[in-house]
Amino acid sequence: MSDFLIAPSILSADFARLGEDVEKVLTAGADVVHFDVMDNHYVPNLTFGPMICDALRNYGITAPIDVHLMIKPVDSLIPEFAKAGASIITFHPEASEHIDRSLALIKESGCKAGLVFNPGTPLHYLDHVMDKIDQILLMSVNPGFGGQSFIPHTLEKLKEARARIDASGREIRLEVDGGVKVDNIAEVAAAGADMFVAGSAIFNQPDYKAVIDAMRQELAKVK
Ligand SMILES: O=C(CO)[C@H](O)[C@H](O)COP(=O)(O)O
Ligand SMILES: [Fe+2]
Repeated sequence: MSDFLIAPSILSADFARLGEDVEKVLTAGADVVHFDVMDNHYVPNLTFGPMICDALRNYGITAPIDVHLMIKPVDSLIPEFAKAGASIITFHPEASEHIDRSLALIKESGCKAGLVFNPGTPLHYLDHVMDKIDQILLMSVNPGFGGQSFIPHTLEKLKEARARIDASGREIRLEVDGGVKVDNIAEVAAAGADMFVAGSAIFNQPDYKAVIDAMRQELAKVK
């Protein structure tokens, strides 16, 4: 599982034409749809819920949908997102009262499961659940908004997370989210990431394919 995945964050997409815009970015070469769920409680912003995920599926989007839950509490929306067509569901461990239970709920709902770490959240939440996760998502900005700058300390944390994955012997994706762009994606990959969320870097440009191709060219230098 060494291939690199590019996951545009629809936080920066055109909400008035969401289906079309998501289709456009997938046609431009994206692998996964990153779906940022914010509740104006766990993070100071409000986005969208399971109905929009369902609407994308009904529109005909078949690519994996990577649901990043920035909500508290976590559990009640997990079955709703699974029913709405989520492929992967990740949550912030400090937002769940019972991490193991939330992970089990995601798996029972038929989705892949992962934990998300804010820049200041320690990786020790992984200690007893490495056998229950499919993905680790490291935030390289504080959560809540697109268009922020990549926090450089994330590179060290990515190396630590990659060492934990290698030691586990399991196939676990290492995703990075926040401030990823053509200029830094190679450095981020070299630190151990294999899945890259990019919102503003892609959706704020007129030619999505040009950005995604440029990202893949940078990634090819790392392999
Ligand atoms: O989870 C998020 C914010 O909380 C977004 O996925 C992230 O910020 C992506 O946007 P950008 O690439 O513009 O930084
Ligand atoms: Fe995100």
